[in-house]
Amino acid sequence: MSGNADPVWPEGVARHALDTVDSTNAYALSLMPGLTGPAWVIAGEQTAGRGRRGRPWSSPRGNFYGSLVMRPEGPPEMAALRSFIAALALYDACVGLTDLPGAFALKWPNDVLLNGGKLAGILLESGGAGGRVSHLIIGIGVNLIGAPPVEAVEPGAVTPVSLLAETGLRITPERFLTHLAAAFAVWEARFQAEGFAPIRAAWLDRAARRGERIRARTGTAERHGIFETIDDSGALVLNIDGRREAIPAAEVFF
Ligand SMILES: O=C(O)CCCC[C@@H]1SC[C@@H]2NC(=O)N[C@@H]21
Repeated sequence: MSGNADPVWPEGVARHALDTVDSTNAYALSLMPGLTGPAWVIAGEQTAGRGRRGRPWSSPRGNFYGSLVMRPEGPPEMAALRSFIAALALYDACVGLTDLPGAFALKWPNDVLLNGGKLAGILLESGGAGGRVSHLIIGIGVNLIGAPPVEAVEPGAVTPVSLLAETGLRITPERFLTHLAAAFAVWEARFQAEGFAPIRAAWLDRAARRGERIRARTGTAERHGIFETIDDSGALVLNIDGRREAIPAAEVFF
């Protein structure tokens, strides 16, 4: 493990630690009326954790369940790019805690892989009207000590793994949050100052299966192609029989 000291908690960011909650995303939303700046919520367990595409997120004690709630400036497309910031922050937190940069990779749109298995997922939820985003909630689940069995995930999906089983390291959710919040603040500041370009480049540097043939499922349709890049909007760009196609939302299979 890294001998470096844990990072300092970012200034101006609130921290709420709960024992049990239905969903940290739901709790984060309830903070909105009194919110004066960004706030992180973590919980020891969730009784109704939610994953992407309406799936449940199994949430036993020992793993990380956290949500960041904020009032982002700018249009919805810009708010959505925070999923890449969150993925980079997750990557940095994992590397900072393990010193194993080669073991982690990012899977489009926003999973973190460890030794090729799914370690963490991100669920973005937002609200607003008239082209304005009133709030953004970035929910993050990390399998610190345990992962669901492979039978619990959809056939063809990446196998879930835990940090403990893959590395032998036992990290507490509180310590993980300190690393994650600090890393998120760094990438968020970069995004504010320089826009999406450096975020995109850093994400691509850490991307899994770039240059390889992958499968993207969009609703009922499936596209097969070479994973070339992501574009300025964060869309997946596949080379399908020599033609480039940008896919804004999909489930990716390797
Ligand atoms: O499906 C995914 O990959 C995303 C999973 C996101 C789970 C996290 S756990 C903390 C936060 N609260 C929730 O109810 N969901 C997110």
